[in-house]
Amino acid sequence: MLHIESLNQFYGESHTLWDINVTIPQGVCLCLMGRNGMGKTTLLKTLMGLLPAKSGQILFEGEQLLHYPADIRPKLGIAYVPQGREIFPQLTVEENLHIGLMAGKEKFKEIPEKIFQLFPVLKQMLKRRGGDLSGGQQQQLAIGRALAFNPKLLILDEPTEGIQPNIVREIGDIICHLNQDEGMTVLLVEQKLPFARRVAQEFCILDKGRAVSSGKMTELNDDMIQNYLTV
Ligand SMILES: Nc1ncnc2c1ncn2[C@@H]1O[C@H](COP(=O)(O)OP(=O)(O)OP(=O)(O)O)[C@@H](O)[C@H]1O
Repeated sequence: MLHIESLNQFYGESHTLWDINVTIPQGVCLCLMGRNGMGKTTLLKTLMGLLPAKSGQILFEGEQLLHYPADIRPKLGIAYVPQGREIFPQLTVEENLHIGLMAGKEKFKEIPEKIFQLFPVLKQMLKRRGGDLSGGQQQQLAIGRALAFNPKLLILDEPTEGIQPNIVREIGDIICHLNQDEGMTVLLVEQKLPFARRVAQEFCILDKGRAVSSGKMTELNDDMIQNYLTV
């Protein structure tokens, strides 16, 4: 479904991503792993068209994404939950969800009931301002907003960062449900190993901007963890 090939990215003179190759088959949840500063967020932002690539290819269902401006991704069915959530704090929960709704291809008028089945708390808080929600609720809102247009590919950047354990568990349940029961393809950046092992079937490790190891999650061994993941 998603095929990243020989991708190179620079911040000015600084070469950040080096010849990255990653493939995510339809229906798979892949976890992008690596220590801080290794290029995970840069890869997601490049994929989303928020940073320019120097060279390479990003193919989504055969279409070359690098030719398109950022706002085409949702219309193709790609949803992105950035690191730090980036909800609109001054807008209500309902308004935040409507913004997600409008990003997609079809102009749904109603927020799908499914969003409230996944996150009942959002229904209770529809009229509250996003900024008044707890961190965990804001993350649920950010995921709900991303799901509002019924994407094919869901991209999440560290969805459990700074969130209390019970909401981390709920978010894990929801990712597993979307991926395993509904067949949604998921690309996840996650540093918490137990969470990554629980939700993802495949992994790719970035180290200093290079994809150094990838495979089935069951093949992630102690040497890889020691060399590339433990701090
Ligand atoms: N806007 C920027 N300008 C210049 N360099 C940047 C910028 N953003 C990130 N970098 C650098 O690019 C490298 C990769 O950063 P990136 O944020 O992609 O890593 P990461 O793996 O997502 O880390 P983290 O887990 O801390 O989010 C780092 O060396 C970082 O300092």
